[in-house]
Parts: sequence; C-alpha cells; structure tokens
Amino acid sequence: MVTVRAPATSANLGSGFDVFGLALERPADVVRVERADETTIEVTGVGRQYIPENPAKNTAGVVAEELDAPAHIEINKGVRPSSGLGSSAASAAAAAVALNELYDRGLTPTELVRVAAEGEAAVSGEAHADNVAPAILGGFTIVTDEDVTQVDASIPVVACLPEIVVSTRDARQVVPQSVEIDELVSTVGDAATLTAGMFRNDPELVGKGLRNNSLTGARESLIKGFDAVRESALSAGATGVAVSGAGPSVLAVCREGGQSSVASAMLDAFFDAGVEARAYPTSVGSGAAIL
Ligand SMILES: Nc1ncnc2c1ncn2[C@@H]1O[C@H](COP(=O)(O)OP(=O)(O)O)[C@@H](O)[C@H]1O
Ligand SMILES: N[C@@H](CCOP(=O)(O)O)C(=O)O
Repeated sequence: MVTVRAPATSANLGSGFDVFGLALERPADVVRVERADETTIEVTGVGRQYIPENPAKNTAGVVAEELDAPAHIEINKGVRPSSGLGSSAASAAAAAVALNELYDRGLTPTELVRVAAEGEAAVSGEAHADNVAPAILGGFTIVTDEDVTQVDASIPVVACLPEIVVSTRDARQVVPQSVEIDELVSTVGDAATLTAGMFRNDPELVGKGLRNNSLTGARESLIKGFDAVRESALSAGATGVAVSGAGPSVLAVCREGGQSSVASAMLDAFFDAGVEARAYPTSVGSGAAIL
C-alpha cells in the first residue's frame, strides 16, 4: 500500500495559458493505492458526489490504465472539483506517483507528468499538463511540448474559491482560437516578466506578469463579481490578480505578509456581488509527496 498527498495548483497565471502552473501549499488530495487484479475507485471528501468512481472516467483510474497498474484506489478529495485549482490534476498526480512507487516502475517525475496529463485528457478533452506538472514537481512550472522546467519559487498568494461551478471542459470552449500580433507581443512580455519574478522571488514582478489576456480573460465573464474582486484585491495590496486555471477561482499575488488583508478584500467583494466564497491564504508549495 502507498499513500500520496498532491497539492492544488493554479494554472495559466494570466499570461501563460496551458504553459504556466503553480503548486499551492493547500488544499490537497490524498490518494491511497493497493495492488488489485482490476482497478476500483472509492472517493471521499469535498465534492465526492460530483466525481465518478468509474475508473475510465476518473483521472486516477485513467492513470492506472496508462501505467498498466491495476489497484484499489482511495481518493480523499481536499480540492473541490470544477474549482480552477487543479482538482482533477491533484488526483491524477497523486495516483501517478503512488502507482509508480507501488509497482516500482522507476519513471522520472517528468515522465509521470506526461502520464498524469493523459488523465486530464479524459476529463477536459486535452492532455494539458500545466496543472499536473506543478502538482508532481512543486513550485512554478513551465510546460512545453518537449519539456518541463521547474523553479522552487517562494511567493505569497491567495486563492479565492467562489461557490460557482466552471468545468475546464466548458471553459476551454470559450477560449479564442487566435490572437492579434500586438497582443502576442504584450503577452510574451508579461510571461517573461512573471518568469523573472519567480526566479527572483519578487512578488512585484510576478504580479506585473499576471495580467489576463484574451485567452484567459475570456473566462472572467463566467465568474460573477470578478472585476470587483480584482479591484478590491489590488486596493488591499495585491500585486496582480488573474483567473486561476479555467476558473472560477481567482488568484492574487501578495507582498510578504499581505495574504490576510487581500483575502478579506476578495471575500467581501464576492459577498457584495451575492456570491459565497472561501479563501486560501497560502504560498507556493511542494509537489506530490509519499506519506
Ligand atoms: N479524481 C478526480 N477529481 C476531481 N475531478 C475529477 C476526478 N476524476 C474525474 N473528475 C471530473 O473532472 C471534472 C473536474 O475537473 P476540472 O473541470 O478540470 O476541475 P478543476 O478546475 O478543479 O481541475 C469534474 O467533472 C469531475 O467529475
Ligand atoms: N490551461 C488549462 C488549465 C485548467 O486548470 P483547472 O485548474 O481549471 O483544471 C485551461 O485553462 O483550460
């Protein structure tokens, strides 16, 4: 038997659609696996009623199939499904690391990222690796078709999760299929600025690079109160605000010690918009860990 904890993640980070991802210290999924003749799944925890236990439809079950590693898989959900915090990815990442250990397959973390991404493909239609990469490797990650780059950044953030449901599959339908050259140039500049900020552990630079573009910004309209939440967070000292993943969560980058005031401002703005929400004042975290 092997048990693994894998963190929530915030993907895209405004300027890095399908490329950037950030591991959060909390919340997290915990997945326990035991060898079996065929894969079965049991789900407990937050949003369990919305998560299939059919292995072919659960990201952890798809990972078991990809690895040819049948197991009884117990998933304790700490990351709410359809949250924009990498819920499906947390289970996929934890299952990949756990089954790799249980069956002693010896795959590298980067190889496990590609396996876990196949789990994501089963639920969102595309094998985007920008959540599973930080969920496995931790820190800030940059995913390309060829490789994954990881940086152990230390940046204070707040993830604010409203009681709104946005599925990644649906949210991928609203993304424009092309952008203008001017926007491409400004987005590359923002992405480079954010990356420099991660390497320097500089929340000011990271915040400047967090600007949504037409790809990620297309989802703002799916989040009731987003504009007010962004303005309130910035007024409370956030250095940048963007849609987290496909939404509805909203990510704010903070200055050192600034999380609680930013979190309060975001919750108040959602409340004023008539939306219940919860906030996770946290920071960049580690990747999947065997317990
Ligand atoms: N192990 C899992 N954990 C969470 N969601 C899962 C899992 N397996 C399949 N799903 C499905 O994936 C969807 C949630 O994934 P997604 O829309 O990407 O949300 P998030 O933005 O939180 O990752 C839901 O429809 C859920 O039924
Ligand atoms: N790049 C993906 C990221 C989805 O993140 P999630 O946390 O909402 O699953 C996208 O934007 O579709």
